[in-house]
Amino acid sequence: MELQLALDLVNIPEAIELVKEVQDSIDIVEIGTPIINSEGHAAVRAMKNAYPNLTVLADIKIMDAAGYEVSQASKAGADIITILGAAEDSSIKGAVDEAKKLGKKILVDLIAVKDIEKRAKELDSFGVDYICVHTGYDLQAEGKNSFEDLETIKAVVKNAKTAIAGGIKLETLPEVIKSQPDLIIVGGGITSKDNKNAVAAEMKKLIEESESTVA
Ligand SMILES: O=C(CO)[C@H](O)[C@H](O)COP(=O)(O)O
Repeated sequence: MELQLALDLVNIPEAIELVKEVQDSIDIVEIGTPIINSEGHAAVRAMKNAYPNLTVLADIKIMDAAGYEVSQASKAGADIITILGAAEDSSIKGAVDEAKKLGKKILVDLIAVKDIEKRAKELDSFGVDYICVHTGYDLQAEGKNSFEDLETIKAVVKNAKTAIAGGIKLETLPEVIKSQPDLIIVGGGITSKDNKNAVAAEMKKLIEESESTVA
């Protein structure tokens, strides 16, 4: 199980500073959609330049022109690039083909997909690397989460890695860990805390402990 830190509500210098604090506790750093929307791929480039050994995910939530979008994010230094599960099958396949050519990975975000089980099966057959259940900020505000959806995709996804995002906190992490996703994505659960490194380190510890129990 890997831990991904999502950076959403910061600018480029703040993002780089924040990662300095928590880099030993995380496996992947995500340049979130809000940063990319306001600062563009410069944010991805700056993060990769600052931490060349860290896996960088560009959360660009592709919906169209997928091959081209993947090539641009890859050029900026992204190792993993996101596409929406609601995109056309041809877009998903285009993203996968381009990523394979460039040695990158594709994470599909199931945000707003209604039939999670059916779409996850289809996506799995297209050769994507990660399939992620995600409760976005707007549904988090209504008290929703993706814990049940994670169980649903775990039951049908056979090839891709499974991931979960959306409002995960230190207090709710044990429930997520129970379902054993391959990737756990946490934003505000770390970035909103005063001692970010202590929270990230505790999360990493809980993940590692659960793995030694399973093994
Ligand atoms: O993709 C996102 C929003 O669309 C966020 O990066 C993701 O939801 C993780 O952040 P948080 O833990 O704060 O919900």
